[in-house]
Amino acid sequence: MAPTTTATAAAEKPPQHARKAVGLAAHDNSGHLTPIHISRRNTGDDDVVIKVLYCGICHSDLHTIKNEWRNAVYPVVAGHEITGVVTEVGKNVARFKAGDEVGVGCMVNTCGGCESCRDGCENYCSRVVFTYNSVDRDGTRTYGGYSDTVVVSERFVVRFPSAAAGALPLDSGAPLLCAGVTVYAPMRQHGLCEPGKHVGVVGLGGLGHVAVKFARAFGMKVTVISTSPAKRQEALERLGADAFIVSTNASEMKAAMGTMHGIINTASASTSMHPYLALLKPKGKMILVGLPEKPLQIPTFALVGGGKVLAGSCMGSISETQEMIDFAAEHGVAADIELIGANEVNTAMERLAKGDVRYRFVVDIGNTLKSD
Ligand SMILES: NC(=O)C1=CN([C@@H]2O[C@H](COP(=O)(O)OP(=O)(O)OC[C@H]3O[C@@H](n4cnc5c(N)ncnc54)[C@H](OP(=O)(O)O)[C@@H]3O)[C@@H](O)[C@H]2O)C=CC1
Ligand SMILES: O=C/C=C/c1ccc(O)c(O)c1
Ligand SMILES: [Zn+2]
Ligand SMILES: [Zn+2]
Repeated sequence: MAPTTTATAAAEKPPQHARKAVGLAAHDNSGHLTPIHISRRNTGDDDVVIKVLYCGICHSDLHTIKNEWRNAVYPVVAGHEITGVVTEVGKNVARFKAGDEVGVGCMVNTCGGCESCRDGCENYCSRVVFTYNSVDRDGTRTYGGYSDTVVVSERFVVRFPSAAAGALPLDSGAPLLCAGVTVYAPMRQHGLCEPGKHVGVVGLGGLGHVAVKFARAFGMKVTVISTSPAKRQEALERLGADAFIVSTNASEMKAAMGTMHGIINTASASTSMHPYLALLKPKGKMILVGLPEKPLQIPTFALVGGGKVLAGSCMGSISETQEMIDFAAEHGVAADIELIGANEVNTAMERLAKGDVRYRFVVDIGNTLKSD
C-alpha cells in the first residue's frame, strides 16, 4: 500500500520539516497500521540522525494506537525500542559519529532545568517529551521508531557496546530500550538486585521475561507469577526462573505466601492486587510498572498489615538506560524475540493483544520498511 501524507497534522498546521521519512501509522482507535509519509527535522547542532534498523513492539504501543489511555492524537507512529546506525551528526555532537550503533528509548526531550532533570531523573521531568504521541519543543508532533529515520538530540541517544566490549545484537537488544530499563531501573533503585534475595515477576511478557533475565544476572531467586500455565516449562527451562506459579492456582499461591522481598508487576490488564500482596514478606515491595487501561483497586488491609510498600516506576533515566545496556552486554542479557517484517505489524498487534508472543516482536525496519 502506498504511504499517505499526514492529513490531520497538515490541517492543524504544525511546523513542517524538510527531511522526508516513511513510517507506519495508526489513524484511529482500530489501531490498524498503514504506511505514511512523515517529515523529520533537519540536523540540528545537537542532533544525531539515525537510520532505524529495528524497533520492538511494546504493549504501550498497542495501548496507544488503540487509544486505551485516551491520549492518542492521530496519526500515531509508535515505537520506542529503537536501534540503528548513526548516519549524520550535528556540529556540537562529540559522543557519536556516523557508523556508530545506537539506541533510542521512550523519551526524546526534557526541560533540563527542573529538579528531576537536575537530579538525573529526567524520565520524571514534568515536561518530558515522549518518543511518539507527544509534542516536541518546536511544536511538532513526535513520531516513533516504526519509521525509517529518526532525528534525536544527542542527550537521548545511548551507545550499543562494540564487539570488543561484548556486543549486544541490535535486534534482540532493541527491546531493552523500553522493556529492559523499565524493569532494571526499579530493581536497582529498590534493592531488588541483591544476590540471594527473592523477587517475583507478575506477567511473563516483554517486560516480565527481561526482568527474569536481569534477576538471574543479579544472582537473585526469581519466581514468575503468571496467568498462563503454558509458559511454565519455558520459564523454568529457557529463561531460568527458579519457580513458576499460576496466579489462579490457590495451592501454588498459598505455598509462596510471605516469601518474596519484592515483586515487579508488569501486568498489562487490571488485576486484583490482594493475592500478589500476600506473596510479599513483611515490608516487601510491590513495584507497579504495568499501565492497564482500567485502574487498580488497592486492598488497604493487605498493604498496611505487614508494612508493605507499593511503588510505581516509569521508564528509566538516560544514565540508567546506558548502565542497563552495558550490564546487559556484559551479562549476555537480551530479549527473546520474534523478528517480523513491516507488512506483519497488524498481525503482530493482534497476537500481542492475545498474549501470543514469545516474548517480544521486533520489526525488521531496515530490511522491510520501504518508501514506495
Ligand atoms: N512503567 C513503564 O514505564 C512502562 C510500562 N509499560 C506497561 O507495562 C505493561 C506490560 O508491557 P509488556 O510487557 O510490553 O506487555 P506484554 O503484553 O508483553 O506482557 C504483559 C503480560 O501481562 C500478563 N497479563 C495480561 N493480562 C493479564 C491479566 N488480566 N491479569 C494478569 N496478568 C495479565 C501476561 O503475562 P502472563 O501470560 O504471564 O500472565 C502478559 O504476557 C503494559 O501495560 C505497558 O504499557 C511498558 C513499558 C514501560
Ligand atoms: O512503554 C512505556 C510507556 C511509558 C509511559 C508512561 C507514562 C505515560 O503517561 C505514557 O504516556 C507512557
Ligand atoms: Zn514501552
Ligand atoms: Zn525537567
